[in-house]
Amino acid sequence: MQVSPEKAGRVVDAALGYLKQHEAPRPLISGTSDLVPSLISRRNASVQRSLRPNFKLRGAGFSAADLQNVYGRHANESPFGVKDKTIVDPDVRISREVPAEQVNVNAQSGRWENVVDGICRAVEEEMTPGYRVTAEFYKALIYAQSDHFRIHRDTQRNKEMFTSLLVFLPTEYSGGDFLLYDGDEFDGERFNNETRAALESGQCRWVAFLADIPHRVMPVESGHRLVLAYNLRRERVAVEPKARPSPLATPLQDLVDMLKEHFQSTQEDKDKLRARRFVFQLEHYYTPSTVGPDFLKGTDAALCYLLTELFNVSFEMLNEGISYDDPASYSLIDNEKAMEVLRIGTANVTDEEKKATLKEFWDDEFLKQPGNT
Ligand SMILES: O=C(O)CCC(=O)C(=O)O
Ligand SMILES: [Fe+2]
Repeated sequence: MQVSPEKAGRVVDAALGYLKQHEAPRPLISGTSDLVPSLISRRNASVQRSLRPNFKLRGAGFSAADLQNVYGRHANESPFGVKDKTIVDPDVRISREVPAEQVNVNAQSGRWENVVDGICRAVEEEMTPGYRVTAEFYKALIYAQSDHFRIHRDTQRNKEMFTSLLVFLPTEYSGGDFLLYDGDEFDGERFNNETRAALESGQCRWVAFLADIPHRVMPVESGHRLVLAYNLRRERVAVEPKARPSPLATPLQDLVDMLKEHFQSTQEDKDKLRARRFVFQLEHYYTPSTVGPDFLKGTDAALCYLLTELFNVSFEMLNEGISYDDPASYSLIDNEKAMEVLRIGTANVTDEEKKATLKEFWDDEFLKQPGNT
């Protein structure tokens, strides 16, 4: 007998919930650092401006006058990325920044690189086992009163980049909460309370999160908010991931049994596509150059690892047809076309070009974007 869509939905949800909670690499981690760096900005080899923490002040604060000076005279307006372009739009983002090439980050009483390396090791262990992670300093950001950054996802500039690391430095400010929209994993109130407590006691606070998780910075109400932004890259080092505990946990065994039942019952199906496939929609975003098993993130990675042992897993783009009453229907987009569709999603293309590529997938009543599968 064929597996009903209701049962399939229930079993898949339970298995994904289990993987997320028990097996999937974490989508974000955070922590604190006692070491506080100085920022020394250089242009043409001469020191231009420095932001040094004053350890005599409570909370190792950076001086408000220095921050204002760098903000007003030495930092550029922050642009943001739209597809492959960057633009400045105060409605979306207001902050100032100093690019990595113009600033050295050093700590007086220790090596700042060691702090960043330690974070990379924690990211390896908790967010992407089997990979080597390295950090690339990207920019220093300064927010003054009413500066903010609306909800966005970070642009993945190359295929190794997968996580963003932000380090909040101990300056005095109010407002400016950082929020991540990742379902239940991120508790915004708790995170921002912990951040305030860390900064007030003179520590840095850091957060590393998968770059495609939507996030925002609420308007700063007073003072200056100082942030170091890094891109984290990863490179696969281990082919064999950790051995899976056996027997399988019930929700995972249920998924395996349900899939076997599906493939058995559809073997004789005249509709070949239906007979050979069971579709899982990926949870995360992937760029044209990051489609495949080596680039999976979070629950997507854990699910692929589970299924690969027992089934033939492939990555294909499908066009999803949704109607109110029936289960969704899918049609395969061939590989060449799929690359084009992915490109349209990440490159800066005109509406006409987009329409020309996507038109064949739109049905008459609803205009839909094909999703990754
Ligand atoms: O300032 C922050 O906390 C976030 C900055 C950010 O999201 C970005 O630069 O993409
Ligand atoms: Fe961001």
